[in-house]
Amino acid sequence: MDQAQGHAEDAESAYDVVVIGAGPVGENVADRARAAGLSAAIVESELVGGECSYWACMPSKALLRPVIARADARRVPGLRQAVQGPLDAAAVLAHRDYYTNNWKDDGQVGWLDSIGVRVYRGQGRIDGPKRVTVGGPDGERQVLTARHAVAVCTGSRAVLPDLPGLADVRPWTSREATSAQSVPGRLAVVGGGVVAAEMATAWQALGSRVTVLVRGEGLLPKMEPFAGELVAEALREAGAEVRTGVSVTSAVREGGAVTLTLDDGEHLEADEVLFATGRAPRTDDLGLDTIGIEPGSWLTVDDSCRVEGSDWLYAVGDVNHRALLTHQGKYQARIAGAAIAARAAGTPLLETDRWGAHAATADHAAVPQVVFTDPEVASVGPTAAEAERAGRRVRVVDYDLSGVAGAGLYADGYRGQARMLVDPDRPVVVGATFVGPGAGELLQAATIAVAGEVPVERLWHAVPAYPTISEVWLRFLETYRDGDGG
Ligand SMILES: Cc1cc2nc3c(=O)[nH]c(=O)nc-3n(C[C@H](O)[C@H](O)[C@H](O)COP(=O)(O)OP(=O)(O)OC[C@H]3O[C@@H](n4cnc5c(N)ncnc54)[C@H](O)[C@@H]3O)c2cc1C
Ligand SMILES: NC(=O)c1ccc[n+]([C@@H]2O[C@H](COP(=O)([O-])OP(=O)(O)OC[C@H]3O[C@@H](n4cnc5c(N)ncnc54)[C@H](O)[C@@H]3O)[C@@H](O)[C@H]2O)c1
Repeated sequence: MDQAQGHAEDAESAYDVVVIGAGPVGENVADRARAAGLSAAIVESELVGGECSYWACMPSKALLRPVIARADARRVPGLRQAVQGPLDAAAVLAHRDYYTNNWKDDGQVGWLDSIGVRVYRGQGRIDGPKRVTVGGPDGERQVLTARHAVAVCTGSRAVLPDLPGLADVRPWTSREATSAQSVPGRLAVVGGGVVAAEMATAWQALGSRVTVLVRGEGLLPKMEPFAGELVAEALREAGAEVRTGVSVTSAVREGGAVTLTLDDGEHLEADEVLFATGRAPRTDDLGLDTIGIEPGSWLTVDDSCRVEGSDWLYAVGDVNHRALLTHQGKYQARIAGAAIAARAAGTPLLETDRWGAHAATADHAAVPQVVFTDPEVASVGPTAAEAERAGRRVRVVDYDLSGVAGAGLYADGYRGQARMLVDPDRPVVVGATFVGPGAGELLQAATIAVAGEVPVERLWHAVPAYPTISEVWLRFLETYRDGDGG
């Protein structure tokens, strides 16, 4: 539609859409805007590709893939003996480096170039309505104006607890845990969420002696309780220590080692300590004060990802705190891109109803997540406890995943558990959780059932192939029917 005016060194350039933050989400907003015929610029202060490509999804999954593959192979009779040795840690780290492109972003910059999205390097800051300044590395400043929309896609960063002297300890956050170049002898992991569970799994298998310090009752507290229980059990069997109900009260580094003091009075020594204690929005140095929004806050948006109270500002991905997951942020990006384009074209009415083209409805109803631990955890929709807290009536259908023929063939002594939640009033599936080897690949069927609001009666006709682990769907339906009295 519009041409970019001028070059990078110009004082001011105008675009239809200006995106701040070139993580997976920002890239997708720019791509969708461009696909709709709008001009788009994107501002990035670090690496194009964002946290996901360099310090989160890609490196963590590259570290975990050999761990899970070895664990799976060790459960297959006839193959077990061939995979008894330790992992080749140097090769695993090199494989991880390959997946991060050695922390270089030329490939992703090339893709943005190829689709006509202009990349600006530097810190993007909002400077009043529809204006963004870019502070370059040498102190130069450029001004970008947006004709239609500014999309904030600046993601999140790890938060550290407020412990005295913690900076001197040089703690790991998710960044170091995914990019370390050597295996620490002893690794303490503080936290019980997804990052803690995945990174404890990876580093224990790579040769560290891992101790996980969980403040609450167990691992993965946002998922069904059996998920955290099975993952903790497997971590312990792998040699890690998992301690619950314990908090760190202080940390010091002396002579190379870190000593943590715990609230039960005990001390724990480690070579490195990872704090996997949650995320904060990257909105503190974003110029939000120039438009009356509190710096450092998560940005609250409507279902088209437009910031409440604004007609030009969008916030997409982690920064809006709806679902801190790459695939869900990219989904939001597709919705936001379509909404920006429709509004730019003057479309009188957007499709913002439930499941409409301009409403990120799945954020409320069908967020899928796979935790790449051993066993894997895969979930979509609310947990039973969340449904109860929300006052929703659900029927809980549990099934021991080891009871299906495909599970036994997949792994000797298969251990796993599955749960389906049904809204009995409609009746449709509203959520599911699978824990067990290979569980991640079971999830998309559940996501389709939830997002599609497929009636349980119709699911009887979606016949799972024999002998796959997906036969758990048949067992779910039988258990549900039997619970109804047949
Ligand atoms: C260890 C770990 C593993 C994870 N694994 C998974 C996984 O397996 N699957 C999954 O779905 N999710 C995973 N996640 C979550 C996932 O990483 C995030 O949900 C995803 O990165 C969010 O994408 P985003 O584009 O919103 O933000 P980010 O990826 O954080 O990108 C934001 C970008 O904005 C840039 N930026 C910030 N402020 C400015 C500014 N003012 N000016 C210019 N640029 C700026 C940043 O440099 C960054 O490049 C993981 C997270 C962690 C920590
Ligand atoms: N495979 C995946 O999909 C994947 C992998 C990693 C991360 N992620 C996403 O990234 C986000 C961040 O993950 P995360 O694990 O860092 O955050 P999280 O919020 O999931 O977990 C943080 C945990 O740390 C605990 N905690 C907070 N402060 C603490 C303290 N001072 N001491 C002890 N414990 C403390 C919290 O109780 C919580 O259980 C999540 O939303 C997650 O979904 C996804």
